[in-house]
Amino acid sequence: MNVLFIGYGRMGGALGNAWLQAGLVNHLSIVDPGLTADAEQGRYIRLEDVPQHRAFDLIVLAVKPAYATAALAGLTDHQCQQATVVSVAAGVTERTLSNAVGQRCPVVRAMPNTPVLVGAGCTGLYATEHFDASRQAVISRLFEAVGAAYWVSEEQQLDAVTAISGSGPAYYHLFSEALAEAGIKLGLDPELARSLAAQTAFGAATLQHQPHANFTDLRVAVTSPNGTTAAAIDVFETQGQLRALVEAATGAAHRRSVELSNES
Ligand SMILES: NC(=O)C1=CN([C@@H]2O[C@H](COP(=O)(O)OP(=O)(O)OC[C@H]3O[C@@H](n4cnc5c(N)ncnc54)[C@H](OP(=O)(O)O)[C@@H]3O)[C@@H](O)[C@H]2O)C=CC1
Ligand SMILES: O=C(O)[C@@H]1CCC=N1
Repeated sequence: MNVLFIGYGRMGGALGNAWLQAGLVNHLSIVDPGLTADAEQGRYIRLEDVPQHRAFDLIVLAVKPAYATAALAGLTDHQCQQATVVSVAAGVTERTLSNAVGQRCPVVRAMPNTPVLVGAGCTGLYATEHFDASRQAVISRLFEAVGAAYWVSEEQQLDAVTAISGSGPAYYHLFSEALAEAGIKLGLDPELARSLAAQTAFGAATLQHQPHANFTDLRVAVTSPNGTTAAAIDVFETQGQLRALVEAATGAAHRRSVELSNES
């Protein structure tokens, strides 16, 4: 597969490197002003520098949402004639993207997350109902190579996917930061506190990932009556505080995703 990346930062780079390593991509071209240009290696500073007659099977848009439409503007007919455009830009709608490519090729929106870096990503995918089934299978295969992939039938659902799994790794990292800091305050060496937080997150996530795992059962299994966990959970759950906080935080992420869609 002949692939062009427009934007090769954290997300673009993670996907491109993983697909290359998995042998899913034969030839990778990259446009990113932050890279050193080397046409031999398929690296370009500007889209205008990419050979105009090269046809791509896949064009991945991975720039910040504010730059998304402008970044697609210079694509030539040859470059997009057989391509599927996959955009990971949060909140930039399928219609905006299709207009930006002049309706010359189908557009898929993807909302991956940073664990794609370690093959444990989670990606929400959306395309219009007219999207070709064989192309859909190719896109599924690409994102399944870096974790789990789920298609949603309504574009608006991507705002919720963004609020839960797109931004979600940051929530877990924030909790680990807080847990490690609490460990230090309880007298642990900082490195040990960090290791305990990370290994506990890994172990809990592995348990949650088992087939048919039930989050409540897993929590109850740790919680002895009148024991230490119950003492902590009582604090987290006082007047539903934790759930209210999570609902408010994910609501804010969701609202921001909708705002970005309205701005795009
Ligand atoms: N990080 C995440 O967890 C996730 C990010 N996303 C989405 O991925 C997109 C990229 O985010 P992320 O990778 O974190 O951001 P980065 O800033 O790491 O990467 C964006 C890259 O695009 C480059 N760039 C800017 N303008 C252009 C252009 N016109 N043509 C080509 N390249 C350009 C930037 O270069 P320079 O820095 O020099 O401007 C940068 O290297 C965003 O739209 C975001 O919503 C989606 C899911 C998760
Ligand atoms: O924070 C953001 O806007 C992007 C989208 C999801 C994760 N990072």
